Amino acid sequence: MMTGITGTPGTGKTSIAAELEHRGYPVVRLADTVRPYIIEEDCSRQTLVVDVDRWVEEFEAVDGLVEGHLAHLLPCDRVVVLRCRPDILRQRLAPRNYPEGKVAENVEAEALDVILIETLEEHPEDHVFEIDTTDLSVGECADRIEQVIRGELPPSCGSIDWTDYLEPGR
Ligand SMILES: Nc1ncnc2c1ncn2[C@@H]1O[C@H](COP(=O)(O)OP(=O)(O)O)[C@@H](O)[C@H]1O
Repeated sequence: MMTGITGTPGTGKTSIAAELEHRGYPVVRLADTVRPYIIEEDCSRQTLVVDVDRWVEEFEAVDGLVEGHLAHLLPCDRVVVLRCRPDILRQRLAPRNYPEGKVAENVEAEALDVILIETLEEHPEDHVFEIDTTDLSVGECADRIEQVIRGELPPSCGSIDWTDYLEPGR
């Protein structure tokens, strides 16, 4: 079973996947597989432009977890979409020293459900598990994903509405 863990940057993919790896689950990180597919580096946005189609095409399926903001584009058996309330996401991104434009872009993407919408374009609703990390610890989020893996948590998506957190002026 391949389980994708996706979400806007700052929602907690890396931290939660590290916790799950610590608990014994095999984890593949987007960051470790994407290098050969980088087309260019957009320095102004501190962003790597990746040949996503080729990355998806050549990705070897794993029996375990795939973590990264493109994981939902893979043919996963189920996808966990991590969410974080936009004002808290902004706080989580602050230590990264991203340019303000990049922070605002991510906060807006989270408020507009961009990753969830992309996920639902690729996967049926009953394969999708949205987890709001805002008020949970990393360990509690890992617990939820373990429940997903064990089939103890029903699929869920679409109950989050963060349009009130859209930042003015954008
Ligand atoms: N419930 C939570 N789940 C995941 N990360 C959390 C949580 N609460 C706070 N954080 C913090 O938010 C940040 C998330 O960063 P990271 O794991 O790198 O996210 P991503 O890989 O999605 O960019 C970390 O500093 C982490 O400690």
